[in-house]
Amino acid sequence: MPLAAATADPWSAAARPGRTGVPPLMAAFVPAAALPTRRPPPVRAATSSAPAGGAARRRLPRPSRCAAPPAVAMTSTNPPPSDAPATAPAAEAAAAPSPPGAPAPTMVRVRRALLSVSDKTSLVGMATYLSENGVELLSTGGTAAALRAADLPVVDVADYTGFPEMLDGRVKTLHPKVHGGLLGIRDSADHVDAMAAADILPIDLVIVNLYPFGETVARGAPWAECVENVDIGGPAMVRAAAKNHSHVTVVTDVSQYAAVMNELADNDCSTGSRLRLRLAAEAYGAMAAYDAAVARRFHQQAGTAFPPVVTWAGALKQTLRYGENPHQAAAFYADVSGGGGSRGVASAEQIQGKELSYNNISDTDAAWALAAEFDPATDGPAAVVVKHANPCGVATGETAEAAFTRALACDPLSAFGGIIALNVAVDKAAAEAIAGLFAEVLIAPDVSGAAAEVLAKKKNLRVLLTGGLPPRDAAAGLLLKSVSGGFLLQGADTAVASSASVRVVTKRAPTDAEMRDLLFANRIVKHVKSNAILFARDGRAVGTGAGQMSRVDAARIAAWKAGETGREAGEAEGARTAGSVVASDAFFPFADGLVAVADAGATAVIQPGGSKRDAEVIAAADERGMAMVFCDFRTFKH
Ligand SMILES: NC(=O)c1ncn([C@@H]2O[C@H](COP(=O)(O)O)[C@@H](O)[C@H]2O)c1NC=O
Repeated sequence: MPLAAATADPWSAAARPGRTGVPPLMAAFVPAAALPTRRPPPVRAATSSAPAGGAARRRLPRPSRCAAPPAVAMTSTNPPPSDAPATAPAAEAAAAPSPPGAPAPTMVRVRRALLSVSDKTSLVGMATYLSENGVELLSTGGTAAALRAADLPVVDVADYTGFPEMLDGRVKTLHPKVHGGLLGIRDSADHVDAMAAADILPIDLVIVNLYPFGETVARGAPWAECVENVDIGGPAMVRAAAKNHSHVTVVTDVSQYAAVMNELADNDCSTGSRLRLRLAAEAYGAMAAYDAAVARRFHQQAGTAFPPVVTWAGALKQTLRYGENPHQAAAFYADVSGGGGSRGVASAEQIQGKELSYNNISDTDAAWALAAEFDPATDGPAAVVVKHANPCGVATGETAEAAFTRALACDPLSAFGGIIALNVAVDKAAAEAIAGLFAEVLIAPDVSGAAAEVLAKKKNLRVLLTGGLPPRDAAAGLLLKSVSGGFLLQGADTAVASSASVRVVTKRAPTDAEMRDLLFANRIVKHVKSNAILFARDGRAVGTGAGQMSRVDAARIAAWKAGETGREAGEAEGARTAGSVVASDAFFPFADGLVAVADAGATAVIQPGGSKRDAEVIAAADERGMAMVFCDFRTFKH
């Protein structure tokens, strides 16, 4: 079906402003003062079925009488990529009340829409709604085919421009008749003249989502396929429409469909300036996120670790009640630029419990990172309890329940109100053990059905499921930390010691059992805030000194804490640390720290080495018959 010819179109020479007055359809382009100035009502949930079919150019009903728009799934897969949460930013925004004293929105009538989408979720529902309310549909190849299959009248962009889609789809919409229709200023006589002279029709609504670049990269597609999935025409249209938001509405995500349909339904097929501006802002954000993902992959291909300009993009996952403290505002974003990795806190599914808080998320991340250190295939089940970002319980065990029970026994006092992480699925026995502790969050790859029933009784316990462990590869992403006026980037700390990699520096070498515990302790201590000293024994942490300004204090606190906890558990004095091993996150600058752990009963130590006084420290260990190994890497955590 050809688009209405320019002479028959409201945008004909006869209808140009400043020439013949304002024709009926030009009402869409006159200032708000000339239009009914009702505020856009809040967005309603889209619940009912599609409006009954009817004449193609039937007007949108008035809000008081109109049927609600059809239900539209509020999810999208493109963009953001698969790990990112689906959000409904525009819907939320439109639902927000206008600030007091805000001017009434300027309304723009939608008569022609261009639809070009890779993610065709809810496309037919949205297009049907537009078509049934008299909006002309203009569309690209695959999108037009989908609309035609649904018996919707649609004009191919190629027919409108007179140019076929070419170069394997690299050129479809990159044409002045498209971009002129998006960028022309409707109340500029010069623009109107130029458009009419070139047979350019105004496009009032653009619905575009982009080639799934993030998903293509995430599934490890070859480089050439990644490049082919860089969308060019889509972003060009989105940017043009967003720039011209005074006249054009731009939709870049399926989650925005409901808000736009509600707006149209409530405003006689017009959109208000407030929604258009918000959608334009979201469009630029979406394009920036897309470009960030493209730049990241291109830099990876070019081998650039730290590019001259780095871009990072996040998709709002949830606003939080407050930040680290109640007087700090906060929100939680998922990384959608390809740097966030997978199977982490941001992509986990919360299956029960209250809303996560800022500190919950931060502590859960710490707990999950430590639990994920342990590979179920080689280490067996492992459980972690975290408080204030430091582990207060870590253990492996034959079963998930055993690992948790042993982890809890490390420091039951501190574990109260903690965050629990497991590296294996939670079964019923583990769930029953966990249910005995007051905890804020449980994070695990999965839960069994029976475990879910047990946990459901703990209504306040937030349960997060990650669907598995993060991949164990070196490309674990970058860590970002903000500083005043900037941010620091570094690679994730993936260093792991093995019995083959460590160097025995004392006269006595560790026994096999000591070596196992040394390597276990070394993997934990890198998750403890510096200065960190950790006692461990039999696959369990038994005493931790965290976040101290001097290493000797960390050693003394770790020993004291182990003693206190043992005493409270009714154990013999010093039983926990007798025969234990110790990991230090950095070298001992003096022998005093080593002497402190030896006095507590530790028999073996793992540390990076590298102190000017290594010789003194080694001598102190030898004097006490201790075994000490150097792992040659430091694991500070600040
Ligand atoms: N090259 C172009 O002119 C162009 N114009 C629109 N696209 C994209 O093509 C996709 C839709 O294609 P189709 O309608 O054929 O399924 C959309 O994701 C849209 O962003 C283009 N493709 C890539 O750049």
